[in-house]
Amino acid sequence: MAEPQQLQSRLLWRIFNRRSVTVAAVLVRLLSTLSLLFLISPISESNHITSESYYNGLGYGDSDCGMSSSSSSWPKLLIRGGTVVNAHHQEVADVYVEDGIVVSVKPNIQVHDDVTVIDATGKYVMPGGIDPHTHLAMEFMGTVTVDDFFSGQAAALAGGTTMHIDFVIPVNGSLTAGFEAYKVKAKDSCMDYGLHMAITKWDESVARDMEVMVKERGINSFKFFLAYKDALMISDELFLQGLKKCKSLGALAMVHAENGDAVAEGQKRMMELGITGPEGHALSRPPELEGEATGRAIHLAGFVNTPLYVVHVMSIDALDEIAKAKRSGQRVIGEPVISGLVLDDSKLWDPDFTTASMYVMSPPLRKSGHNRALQAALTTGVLQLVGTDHCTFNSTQKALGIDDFRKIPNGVNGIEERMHLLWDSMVESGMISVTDYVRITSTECARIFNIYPRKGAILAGSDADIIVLNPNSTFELSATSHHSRSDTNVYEGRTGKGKVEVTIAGGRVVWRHGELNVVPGSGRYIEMPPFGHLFDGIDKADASYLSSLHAPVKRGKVTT
Ligand SMILES: NC(=O)NCCC(=O)O
Ligand SMILES: [Zn+2]
Repeated sequence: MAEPQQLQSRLLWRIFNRRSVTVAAVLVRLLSTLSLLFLISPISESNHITSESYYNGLGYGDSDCGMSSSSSSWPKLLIRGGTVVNAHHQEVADVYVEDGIVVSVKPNIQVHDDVTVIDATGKYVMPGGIDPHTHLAMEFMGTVTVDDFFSGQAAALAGGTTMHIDFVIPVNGSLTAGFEAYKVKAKDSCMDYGLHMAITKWDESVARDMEVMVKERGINSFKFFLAYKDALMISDELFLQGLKKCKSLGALAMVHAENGDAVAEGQKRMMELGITGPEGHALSRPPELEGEATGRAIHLAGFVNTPLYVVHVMSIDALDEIAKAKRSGQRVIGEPVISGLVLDDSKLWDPDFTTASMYVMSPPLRKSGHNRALQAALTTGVLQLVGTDHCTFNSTQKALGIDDFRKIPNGVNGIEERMHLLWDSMVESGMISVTDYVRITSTECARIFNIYPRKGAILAGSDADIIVLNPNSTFELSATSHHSRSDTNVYEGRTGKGKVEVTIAGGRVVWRHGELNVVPGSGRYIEMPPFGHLFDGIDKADASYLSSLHAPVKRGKVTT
């Protein structure tokens, strides 16, 4: 039978999922306060939901950069008899976890009765997924995404993802104000998260703040938008300044690569043709515009000699630019997202606006064929990891663009579905191995953002972020059963093989038997240090560039 506090958290989940976060949060905080005051909150070995963790999450305990950081009693866990998979190796073994950390990975670990045992015989035990690209509680296109740091993360945990990296959007161009705002947004986190930061304007204060973010706030990546004209877009001139600054700080430059000027022209053209519906979105920003901007961004990063991370690669056009750069030895990472891998643009032509508008995202979903090419690029290593760009709006928000596709808030769901869809479409189909799956869903992200092997591995000393996947079980995706607050799901009705049966996040069992057991405030902010492995050797390449110049040429005085 469930402990009283486990019941409290299930109740919590249900309340939160009914889209009344504020009221519920106040209620639960009140409950926690009362139970502390009257000391009626027994803390048993197996009971991980404590008022203490609750309070730490609210900023009363240890904290990194003022972000939430909880520490309380963890259960001791043994995951027995599964196939433990890391990116480099797989073996049948037990995994023993204490205090939220993996203590030991080896066969036949013997434990005492106080340890919770999870039988994983015949199943895969893998590092929890890390989603490198999400937008929770984001203000965008005149509205706010429906999933916040609590509901989005709860959905992620139910789907086997145990960490995500979200994008701080500056407030009026101010990075500090943006960071502070995200501190508040993230206070109810129920799983670990990191932050990238968008750069939406350029001046001396932005350059100074980038330094503060990297040196004091745990941010090691900055995103530049070459699209969203008159909103987030920056010019090539500013992009170059940003690339230089990133390089000097050891921070990874990220780019949203679409030609924003040409997109604006394409949108005008569609409106003039009377194409005002969701299909106009895809028609106004064809793959060529993504290819052009991807190539341009790569060339500018090459000119500065700094690594580049291209977010949401959606087309063969962009893929070809990345492949070409890689062939020439340039350090470019391409991130496809799950929607681009398994969907195509056909639904944008659906006669029902609600259905069609669900699929509006940028860069847009492409014609069938692009998705297969992106999957193949993951198989061959041209693309290295998979994100979601989870950015959810419900159907009433999408209806803001009922008469004009330019006003449909851009974004689709995926944080809960990524792990299942990738397993089914790529492992189950034989395109990649199980170790590759771990690499592209978790390890590669941890390595790129410099948090490996704390994250992205099941090794002694790693955080106990672990999933148990049953390859013989099946899943079905639907808005009626998902944990996102969105009233729609772009994967509605999809079924497949391979089911995440258990999710352990930070050493706590948060998803088992189809039930979520999550606590607002238990998620930690994970600082990501600069100068990750992508920066190794950059100084040497700079030195050889300088010596290749054979300049300045020393010339004698010109005599007249
Ligand atoms: N991708 C999308 O459509 N929405 C989120 C914002 C972005 O990443 O461009
Ligand atoms: Zn995005």
